[in-house]
Amino acid sequence: MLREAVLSKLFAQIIRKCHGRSQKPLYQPSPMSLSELLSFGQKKCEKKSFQFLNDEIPIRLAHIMREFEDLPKELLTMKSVKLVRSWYDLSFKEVQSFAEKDPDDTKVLAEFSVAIQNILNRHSYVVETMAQGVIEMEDTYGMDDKISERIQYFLDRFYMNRISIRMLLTQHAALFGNITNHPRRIGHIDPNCDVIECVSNAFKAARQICEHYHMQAPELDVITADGSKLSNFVYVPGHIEHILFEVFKNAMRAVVEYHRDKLELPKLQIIVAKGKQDLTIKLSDQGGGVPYQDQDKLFQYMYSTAPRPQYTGQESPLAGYGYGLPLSRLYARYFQGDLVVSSMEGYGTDVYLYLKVNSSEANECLPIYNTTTSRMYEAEK
Ligand SMILES: CS(=O)(=O)N1CCC(Oc2ccc(-c3c(C(=O)NC[C@H]4CC[C@H](C(=O)O)CC4)noc3-c3cc(Cl)c(O)cc3O)cc2)CC1
Repeated sequence: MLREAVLSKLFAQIIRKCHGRSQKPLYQPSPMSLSELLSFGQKKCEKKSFQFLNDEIPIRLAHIMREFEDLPKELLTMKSVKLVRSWYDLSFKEVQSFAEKDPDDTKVLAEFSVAIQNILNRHSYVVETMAQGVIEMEDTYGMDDKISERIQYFLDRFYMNRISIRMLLTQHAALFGNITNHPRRIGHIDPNCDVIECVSNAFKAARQICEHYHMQAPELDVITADGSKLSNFVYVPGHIEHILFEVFKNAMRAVVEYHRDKLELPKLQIIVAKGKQDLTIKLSDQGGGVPYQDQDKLFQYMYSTAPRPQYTGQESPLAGYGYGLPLSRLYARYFQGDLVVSSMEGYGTDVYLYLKVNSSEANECLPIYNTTTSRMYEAEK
């Protein structure tokens, strides 16, 4: 009952309007820095992790569940969106069932780990199912710029919320579950993340797809800027590889298509530079580039659904029809970094991945639902 009370009180706090003054909600998510997540994991206290997640996960779920309610009604009535909301409702209730349980009881901790794995599994296909819901809405009601903007705003916040919840849950599962981890890593965090290894892993994965479908793929040159000491960099290798895999796919697709009738493809180039604040990975290609006026489209969820591929079986699997670039930018922004595309039509494209060098500055970027948020959905109703 407590969690129900928390949720209704949270909603009341969140949406309370006091004579135009917005009351700071009592239950705000608590962003963690990479440094805090690392030291929390190094202490390896399952009880403390259970207690933190028991408080934090319902709050992060509640904030995004409340934001769902502001979505265009047309979208909310779609079967796939209703299915995603039912997953969130169920997962919220599952976590709240541990609210009053004893953190000193090892049986409770074991049950909690099972519940976490169930939640992670249940939400495995949220991205694809939401994409299906957007397509269902477009097919039923059509699409206009206003709805498209509101969906873009929501999905950026929805997927950032999902990234943050999965980060906390997979950390707990990796630290306290029976998963054998990479020897050096604390959960999914590497205190000495090898960026060049991440580049190599992502490049090989993208090249394999490219060669399988196009029978060829561009090679890669990797340069480390003078004076860049890449050691002791704390990060989540999986996030870097996810981002680089997407941008390598886009670069390879552009190069192969732009030079389709040539025997030799121009190489891709990676430059890695580490300064006092940023570790930057720049990927450059000679794939012909994107017109300036089209560059924003690359980050639009609707772009990857609007010009929907006529699946003739001819479509290159390098085509990022899975929200690759917008999601990659969210992963980069999650720990205060960014992903920037700079293209020269007629020549090629540079992509900059900015990552925070100082793990205590790499704070989670969390969407918080408040009256400002709700006004974003009311605008131009
Ligand atoms: C939302 S998503 O993540 O799912 N996803 C985003 C990605 C998109 O696929 C791609 C891939 C490559 C390119 C591309 C071209 C190119 O193709 N130019 C020629 C057309 C430029 C547009 C033009 C038009 O927009 O109509 C019609 C010609 N040139 O340079 C790049 C390029 C892009 C990125 Cl982002 C990069 O990192 C590196 C690159 O070299 C465009 C689109 C699927 C959807």
